[in-house]
Amino acid sequence: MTISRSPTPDLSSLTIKDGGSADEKKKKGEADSFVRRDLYEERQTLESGIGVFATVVIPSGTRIFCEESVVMLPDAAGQLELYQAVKALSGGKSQMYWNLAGSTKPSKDVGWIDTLRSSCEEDATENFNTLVEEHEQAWSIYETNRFICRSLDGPKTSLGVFPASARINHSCSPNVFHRYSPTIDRLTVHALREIQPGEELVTSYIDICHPTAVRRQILKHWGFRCRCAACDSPDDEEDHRRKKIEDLYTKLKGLEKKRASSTKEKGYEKFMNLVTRVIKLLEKEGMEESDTLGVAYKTAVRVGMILGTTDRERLVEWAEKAVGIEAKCLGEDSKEYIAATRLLEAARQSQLDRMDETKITNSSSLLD
Ligand SMILES: C[S@@+](CC[C@H](N)C(=O)[O-])C[C@H]1O[C@@H](n2cnc3c(N)ncnc32)[C@H](O)[C@@H]1O
Repeated sequence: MTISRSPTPDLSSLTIKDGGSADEKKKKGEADSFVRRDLYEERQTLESGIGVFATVVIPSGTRIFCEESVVMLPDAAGQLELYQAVKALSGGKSQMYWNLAGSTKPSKDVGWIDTLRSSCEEDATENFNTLVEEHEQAWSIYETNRFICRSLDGPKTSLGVFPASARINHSCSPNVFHRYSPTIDRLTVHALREIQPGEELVTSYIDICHPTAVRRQILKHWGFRCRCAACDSPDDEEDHRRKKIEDLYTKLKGLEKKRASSTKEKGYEKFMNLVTRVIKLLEKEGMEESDTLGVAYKTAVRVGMILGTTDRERLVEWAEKAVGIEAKCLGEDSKEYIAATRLLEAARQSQLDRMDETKITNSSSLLD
């Protein structure tokens, strides 16, 4: 399998935020921010607001967005914290924020309004209503456009708004992949396959392993019904496979929890069995492009090595596939890619060790 590399474009004229020279940034361990406006344009669509459309052929693996957030808050933050953060934005960023789409309904929880009232002057009733509306609009924009941002070293999550990437609409059969990269503190968006001029760039806002009914339910948060091929003409077999993948993942998570809390090394065969089934189903489902399959390959290689699986060639093949997927979906500066390359090295080494073992066994039997 060939390992796809993200092309390294000339970004000099495309940087949208300049926080110092490239050398200074390297020293601080930061990446340049860029948005490849030479590859796409924003256009009004008939049914899904503004969308992002390719203007040229975009090769698979291209990093199209590498964007800093304008707002990033802990996931427990509410309307009041958000409003303060938005109010603190400088002119250009503030305009970018308020120009974004807001399509979620106002929250039923109104406790924050009482808190806001108690901090306001008594005779400011008229202004107060406007203030509440502004808070609601800021919150709706936040809920419509925020992406999950996981920290490097643990379960801590924040939610960030990245104004250029926020224009990308959803599809359950996406052609780009987005994820916040904590190593570079940017949201990256990569092409999952070659994209043709005129094609809309679409990402999945949700886990694409969910069956159609579940996807529909979750997408209600954004106030639309997805019209992609998988949603418009759901195929029972495909739904059954996605449901199976979801169930297997739930079982795997359960097993992992048990294993992590136990001192005994057990359950690995069961783990391997489950993850091999997940890989087969994902491959059958045509999800070779998804990071989900990359995670499954990496898990299988780790468990295979712990078990001392004799088929080392297969472990190397899976690790190579994981490296290819992570390079394409997340880029070579991502922690996922680095983990996959380390795993590949280990798998190759264990394959060599295995060859040595075979040689020794063969020669021993000859001497005997
Ligand atoms: C993150 S924004 C995407 C950009 C947005 N279309 C705009 O005009 O700025 C998410 C919102 O876009 C719309 N949207 C995204 N994907 C859609 C889809 N597949 N069908 C219909 N509307 C969609 C929904 O209103 C959703 O709440």
